Amino acid sequence: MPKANEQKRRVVSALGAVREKLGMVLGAAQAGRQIAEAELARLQLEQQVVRAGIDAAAGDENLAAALRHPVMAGVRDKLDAQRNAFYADAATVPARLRDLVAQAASGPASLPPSAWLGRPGLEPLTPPPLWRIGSSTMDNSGPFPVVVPLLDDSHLAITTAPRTRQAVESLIEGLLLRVLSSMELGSVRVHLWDVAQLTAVLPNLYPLSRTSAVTLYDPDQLGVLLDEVTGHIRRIHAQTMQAGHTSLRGLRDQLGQRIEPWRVVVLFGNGETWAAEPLRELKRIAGAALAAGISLITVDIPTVLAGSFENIRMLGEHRAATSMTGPNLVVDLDQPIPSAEVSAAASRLADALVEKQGGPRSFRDLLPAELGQENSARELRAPVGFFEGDPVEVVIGDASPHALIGGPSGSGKTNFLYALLGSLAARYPPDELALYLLDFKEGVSFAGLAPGRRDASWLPHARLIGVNVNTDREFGLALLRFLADELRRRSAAAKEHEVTDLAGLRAQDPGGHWPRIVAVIDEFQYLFAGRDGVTNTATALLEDIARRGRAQGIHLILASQDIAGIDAFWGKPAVFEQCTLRIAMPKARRVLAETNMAAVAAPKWHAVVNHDSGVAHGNQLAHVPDASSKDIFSSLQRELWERYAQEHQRPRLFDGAHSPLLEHSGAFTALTPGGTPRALLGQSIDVADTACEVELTGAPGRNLAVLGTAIAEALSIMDAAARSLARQYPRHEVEFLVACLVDRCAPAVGELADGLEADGHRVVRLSDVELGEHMAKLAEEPPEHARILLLYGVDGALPLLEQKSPGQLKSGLDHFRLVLKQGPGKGIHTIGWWRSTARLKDTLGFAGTDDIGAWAALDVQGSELSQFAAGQVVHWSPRPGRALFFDRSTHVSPEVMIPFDRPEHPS
Ligand SMILES: Nc1ncnc2c1ncn2[C@@H]1O[C@H](COP(=O)(O)OP(=O)(O)OP(=O)(O)O)[C@@H](O)[C@H]1O
Repeated sequence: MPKANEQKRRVVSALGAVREKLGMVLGAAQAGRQIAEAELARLQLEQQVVRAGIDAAAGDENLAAALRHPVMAGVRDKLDAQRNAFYADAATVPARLRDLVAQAASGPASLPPSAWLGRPGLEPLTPPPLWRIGSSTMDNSGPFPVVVPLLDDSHLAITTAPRTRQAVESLIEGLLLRVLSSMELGSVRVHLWDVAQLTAVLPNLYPLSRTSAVTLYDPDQLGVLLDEVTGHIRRIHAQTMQAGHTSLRGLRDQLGQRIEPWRVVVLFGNGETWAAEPLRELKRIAGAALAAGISLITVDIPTVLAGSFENIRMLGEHRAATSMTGPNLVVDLDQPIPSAEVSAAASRLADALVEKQGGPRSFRDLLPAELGQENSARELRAPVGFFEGDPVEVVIGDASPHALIGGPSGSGKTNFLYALLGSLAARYPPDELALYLLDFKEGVSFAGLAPGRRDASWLPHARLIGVNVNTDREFGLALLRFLADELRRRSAAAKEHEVTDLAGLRAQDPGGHWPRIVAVIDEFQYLFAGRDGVTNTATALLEDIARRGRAQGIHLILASQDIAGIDAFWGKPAVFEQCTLRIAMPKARRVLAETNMAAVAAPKWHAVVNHDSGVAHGNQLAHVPDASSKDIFSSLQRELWERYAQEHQRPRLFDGAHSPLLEHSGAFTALTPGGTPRALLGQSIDVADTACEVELTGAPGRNLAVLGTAIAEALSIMDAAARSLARQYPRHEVEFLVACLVDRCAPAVGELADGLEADGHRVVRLSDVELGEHMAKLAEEPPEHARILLLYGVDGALPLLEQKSPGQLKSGLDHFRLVLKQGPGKGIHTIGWWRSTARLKDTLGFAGTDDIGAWAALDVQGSELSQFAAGQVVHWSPRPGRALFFDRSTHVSPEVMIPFDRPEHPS
């Protein structure tokens, strides 16, 4: 069986080879394992040695023996090498820290107090990021400074240990003094509250509490403090977000200007957790405060708060652990500055601050270095006063489109308006800002802004100035109508350019003229002074403008004596609510929110400026400089006038106390012969300078009746009609038939007739007896030329006119009626004055009311006028110097008119 043997041998050999291979593999695995086990043992030993410390390990018998074992050779050397490298590096840390701190926390932020104590800081914009509190040591490479971040960057939470309260106070005092001596005077405000201290928190800083730099709060004023801080955060947040920033620091960096101070709020607790409500508010504050430049320093408030916090845990009177240095290093706190020195330094800082803030600032301080540099596309922004030396601004824009100003008589409202208008006009050129100014008070508050007899200059931004409009509520209405029309015009333009607001419109239509419009209405409550159509229309228009004006750059500033003004808003909450900017003069009531008492406490010549609908957190107290005494505003006005008057029209002045002269009326001077004659009757109460006029066409009814017994006004209207018509006819082409049935008026009428004659017109003077006969001629004869009948007190002729001469079928009155009916078609127009509506009715007979197409009523009650106004209800309370004018061919309803001033000429 040689073959079988051979096979077996081969199998055995193969198995042998497999065994050999297996043995080799197993051997290698064994060796590898031994190596790994040795390495593990070395590492474990390393770990033990590191845990124990290299030097301590040398003294530990077991460890020392293990290290001597030949297998462990190298462990000791490796650890020694590592330790040396680490210490070589660590030795440079203190030096590096010292350099870093010297750079980042330069000056009073880190230098010893002797270098700066009592000296006010100078840095206006960029606070040091770190502030020194003490030092620490790692080894014998020397101590290094320990610093904490604060303003803009971090809050601080301090935890005391037994008997360390004094040390904590010193720590905070030192820190605050470093801040106050680094940052520009007045740029940091400190608020101090202590749960248990009634008298003084950080008493050494007390001297500063007479300035704005330090404010103290009683234990029970925690709510007040938290509300105040919340208010600052809200206001600053709104301001920064609007400018497209997330933090005050961002906005400040962009503007290169500080708009709000930094605030440090120090809260001393007692280790107990706060009640739920204040705690919630504190948590909210902690989360949002840093972005508003507000830092908290809490002491023994055990709750973990949001926001970036650094911790200082007191270990003893001079020692602490901090989150900056970690748990293993002990910080030696800087030597406290002796109380007397802190107190003296606080006094010196307070003195310097008071001196810097100086006495009251002047109107000039409100003005910019260079006039007219601002652009109003986004908003209007101007300082109106100062608080502790810092300017307080008013912003009129998206968030605060309209303003309500209130204060009792004499509290400085008018002065405030002057300060505001001056500050705005100095910043924005007239192409950026147009002013419409209306004062319902008796007096001349805005009159100085229009050209006057003594001063020819005017405020180039003013488009309209209305003074003494207290009885002319219609003028207020005219302004509101004008603004509503402008609103529509702007909306349409915005739509056309596919934009939604003024900024968009101006961007899309750079060539257009789209200034922001500010309409000031002083004593605006007069608009609502009656239960009548004016009030209803004014309310509707105001609501419309208040709601939609924001987007189109049309802003209202409504001023009033507080209560009266607010009461006027009853039933019109829309306007009130849109006035998010509230200005309360001292003692003003109800302008601010109900619980906001700031105005009660406001000193004289101050105003509480509030952009948050009067809620307390929006309060900004401002001293308003004198802007209204002689020469103050007018010197700015002159500068602006010299600069801009060339390219801008003078404002229209409407003075309710002075009726204009016919000769000064643009409508009168523009009249020339030719065209359809128009009789001017008086001045229209409108934003534009226009006259009330009646066109004397050939259509039926083109006659005018003046109604009432008020002689001066009646004479004025008749006079203006005659003289304006006379200007439109060439010589000899018109005949004036003049009859005066009122003896007292004879001189005036005679004078008019003489004047017409002197101008080359035909004049026929008729007595009452001749009137009837003449009417018959006019009624029956064909026309030769245009005729104007000027009949004064025509009702006085009625008895005579009614008489029929024997044998005649028609009376003078019948002929007169015919003249009224058919005259206009033949160029004969009657301008007659009836002293009562009943007499007019008698004159016209049953069917004749249509023959009087236009009338001007004086002391006649509205109810009597309906019959001549197509039966509509006529609201009219007669008042001196005014007439109600209605022309059926042009009016929907009657309008109030001012008869021209007709100076009495002594005859
Ligand atoms: N900030 C101020 N500094 C100095 N004087 C001021 C100041 N504000 C107002 N005055 C003066 O006080 C007086 C009254 O001020 P103002 O006319 O502004 O008050 P008002 O509230 O408008 O009163 P009224 O409603 O009766 O017109 C004026 O003589 C004015 O010059």
